[in-house]
Amino acid sequence: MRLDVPGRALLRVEGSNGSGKSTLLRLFAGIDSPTTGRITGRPRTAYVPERFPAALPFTALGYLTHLGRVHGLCGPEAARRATEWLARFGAAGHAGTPLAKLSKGTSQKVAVAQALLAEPRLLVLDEAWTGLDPAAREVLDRAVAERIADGGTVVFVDHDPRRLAGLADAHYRIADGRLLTTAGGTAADATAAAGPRVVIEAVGPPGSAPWSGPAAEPPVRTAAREPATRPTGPVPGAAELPGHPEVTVGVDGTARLTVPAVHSDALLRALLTARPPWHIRSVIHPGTDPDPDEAPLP
Ligand SMILES: Nc1ncnc2c1ncn2[C@@H]1O[C@H](COP(=O)(O)OP(=O)(O)OP(=O)(O)O)[C@@H](O)[C@H]1O
Repeated sequence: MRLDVPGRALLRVEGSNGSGKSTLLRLFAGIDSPTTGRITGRPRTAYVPERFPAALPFTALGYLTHLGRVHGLCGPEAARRATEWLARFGAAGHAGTPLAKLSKGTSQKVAVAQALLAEPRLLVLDEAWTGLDPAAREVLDRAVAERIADGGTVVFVDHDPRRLAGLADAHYRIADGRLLTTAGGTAADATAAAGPRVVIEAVGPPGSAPWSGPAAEPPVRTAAREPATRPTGPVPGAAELPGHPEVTVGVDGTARLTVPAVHSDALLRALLTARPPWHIRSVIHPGTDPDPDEAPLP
């Protein structure tokens, strides 16, 4: 099995107690190494473990500043960000408190802050919301959105199905030692769905469509006052094309086929080798924003 982690994405990992979620996240975070298989191309990563080692001999601010330095920040910048994150989480008053004396929730705020102050490309959150008060949970929700808007990837586990509900680009479930998508597909399918998408604009001979054979309906004609292009929803049979493209057909008959980028070559081949072949007008790779700091985790 191969699992790619795309940039600018939110990935959710689910599973029952003891199924192996934390184990998978520890592999993502580089805390553990796989006994078989391999992980390559690790981006700058920060991790909030399920259990925070609260007995370390630091104050909250001292610990965060230390971790900032470990993440490569200079001392003053590490201290600045540490102070800022304590304030964002409403814990500025505990800056000088030893870790061992913090309440469970404040200790969790420190655990989350140490990961966020590094502004990682890959943020791994293992039940990071647990123990936080509602205001701090909202701060963490916003921080997750900021990481993704900045081009990063966030992988998280949480037993509350309402956590970031509807926002994940891909859902994985671990069951019986296997990693599945919650929709029942493979991890590779979900990876493709979460990654960048390509739009292919193509025109076929009148009355033909490669996904439904030569007897296909001609494109729908619309009145002049209607929009130039209107979505038709999935075209019957289009799901049989490589990458299961979403299809819209314009009034001029141009089809716009949107697929995960990993399937675009196969889809182009299918269009070009259809009988008769389709004319490709354009291939659009929207929003590709390569980051030299970032690489996929196969
Ligand atoms: N693929 C694996 N190979 C070897 N050991 C595993 C694997 N997956 C899980 N384990 C072992 O199973 C135990 C439970 O795993 P883990 O803590 O990852 O579960 P979890 O899904 O995070 O559970 P919980 O929801 O209770 O936090 C651990 O001792 C772990 O070492």
